[in-house]
Amino acid sequence: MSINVEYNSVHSHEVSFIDQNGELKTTMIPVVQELARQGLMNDHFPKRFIALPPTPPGNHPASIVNCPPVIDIAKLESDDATRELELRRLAEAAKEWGVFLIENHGVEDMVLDDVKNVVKGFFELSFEEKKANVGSYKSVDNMGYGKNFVNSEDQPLDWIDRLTMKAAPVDPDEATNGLLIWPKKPANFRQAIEKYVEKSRKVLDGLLQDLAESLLLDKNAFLQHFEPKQSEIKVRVNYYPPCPRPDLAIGTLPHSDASALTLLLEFGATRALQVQRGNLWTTLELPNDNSLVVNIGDLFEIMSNGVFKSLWHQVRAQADVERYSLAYFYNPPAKSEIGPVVGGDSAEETYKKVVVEDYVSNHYKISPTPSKETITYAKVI
Ligand SMILES: O=C(O)CCC(=O)C(=O)O
Ligand SMILES: [Fe+2]
Repeated sequence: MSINVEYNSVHSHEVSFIDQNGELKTTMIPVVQELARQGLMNDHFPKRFIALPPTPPGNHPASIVNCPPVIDIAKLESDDATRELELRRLAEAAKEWGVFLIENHGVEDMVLDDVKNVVKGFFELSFEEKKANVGSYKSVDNMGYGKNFVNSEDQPLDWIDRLTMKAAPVDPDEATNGLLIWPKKPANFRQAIEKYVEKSRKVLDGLLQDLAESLLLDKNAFLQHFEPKQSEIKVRVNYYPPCPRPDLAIGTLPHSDASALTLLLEFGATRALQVQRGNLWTTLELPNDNSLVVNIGDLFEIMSNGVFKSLWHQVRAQADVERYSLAYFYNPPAKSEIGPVVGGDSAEETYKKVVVEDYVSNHYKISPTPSKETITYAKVI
């Protein structure tokens, strides 16, 4: 079998990056959804998408399937001993796993269903329609349609098509600032996602308070850095088409999120998201379609002085099923400076203060990295 035969020319995304010599480079990345649509032959799998070493048949690398801890938001909102117990479970989940599910979160099924429908609707459009219906950011890295993580021409590419938008803060001059990224089709795309963002923001704010209390800090120790009008919410919608070679390609390359907290909704194929625990990948098994996943990002690792570690995670490509996800990244204001929150049982300072937008832009600039390296930018050496 040859894996070196290149694909026929297909639609491409143009992606710019700064290479190791500091030079601005542009590369064309085939649109994965279009490759999948063309029905690529198994033995013509494009070289640039080979991310995994070939494994001999029957010799699959070890991985465990498990459901992460489930945190009951209703219990956290009660005011009796149930809350104390759930707070301890929350602290343990955030420390031991860096990821947990939330139930009884109060975001109605209807709101989630609307989000799923508009995301599916967007990816069902032809490539030309997608391009014609999304705007472009003039200067912001990794925002927009098809802006993948690229820092060199010879790195493996992930088997994904994605669209990233800024949901907050709302810029009153967004039209003149070139921020009109929201697709015009499906017609209710922005409305459905903004509704979801508004509802789930309350849940995340509550969790920021609970996480502080679980460390015996003042309940606003983290939340006070999330000024309501200036805090940033970025929404990334991901589409993973079926992949002819899931043994060679990867849906999303391993990474940690730059965010403080990430809220993730997946639909379509399950058992694709993997998180690193010890030296092994654990495949997350989510009990139902409307579970929401929360994971710790780099900025929260810094704020918690490493008590909570950001999650190293990846998404496996699937052979016959498509998968969608919506990742919602919650950050303090771009221009603000954050650092370890002192007090409670935080260890001595090992992280320094960083300006949020500088941290995030460095994260994007050096990603993808083979191991968790973006956080070293904030480490006291
Ligand atoms: O699709 C997923 O489950 C995860 C996506 C993800 O990790 C990301 O967009 O940062
Ligand atoms: Fe992620």
